[in-house]
Amino acid sequence: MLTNLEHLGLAVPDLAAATALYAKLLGTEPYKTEHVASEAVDTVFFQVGGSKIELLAGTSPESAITRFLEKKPAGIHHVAFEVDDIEAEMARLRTEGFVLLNEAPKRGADNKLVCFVHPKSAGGVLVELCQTIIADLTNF
Ligand SMILES: C[C@@H](C(=O)O)C(=O)SCCNC(=O)CCNC(=O)[C@H](O)C(C)(C)COP(=O)(O)OP(=O)(O)OC[C@H]1O[C@@H](n2cnc3c(N)ncnc32)[C@H](O)[C@@H]1OP(=O)(O)O
Ligand SMILES: [Co+2]
Repeated sequence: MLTNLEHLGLAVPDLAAATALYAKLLGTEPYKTEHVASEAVDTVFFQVGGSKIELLAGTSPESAITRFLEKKPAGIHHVAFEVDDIEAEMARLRTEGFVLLNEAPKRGADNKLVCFVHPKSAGGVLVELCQTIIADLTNF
């Protein structure tokens, strides 16, 4: 089940400038910055009520963000939904004919397992599913 609009991912060419702009716009400082090597992105997160803004800058020419900004202006890159069971949602979306961009959930930013849905199968919008990783406390 989709339970929340988890974040909006915004592609930006200059992370420092965009962070200053969004801090002013939202009237709050970011709560987290994180480099996600597997996606070749640097991220900055702002909390907005029950949802978040994720600023993304590419860190390599192959990064999805760098490629996106070669073709399109800075702005909304993806819409991310929180899910309670990512494997179940992936199976449901496959059955509905959506094209998933990863076979299995992978580690995203901010303590999430994520999966992307191809924009060509989702009305031109890149969709991300996110499930919060529950810490394994069995060793404590
Ligand atoms: C860390 C994290 C997190 O929250 O945890 C993140 O969000 S990481 C966020 C960054 N990571 C990702 O986005 C991973 C998933 N994305 C991808 O695998 C890729 O970016 C694809 C979406 C498959 C596009 O890659 P590809 O190499 O095919 O790019 P391409 O430039 O040839 O684009 C193919 C077609 O898709 C369109 N296209 C590309 N990116 C798009 C986007 N974000 N929204 C809507 N359409 C998009 C292009 O305009 C093009 O359309 P035309 O054919 O009409 O010209
Ligand atoms: Co994201």
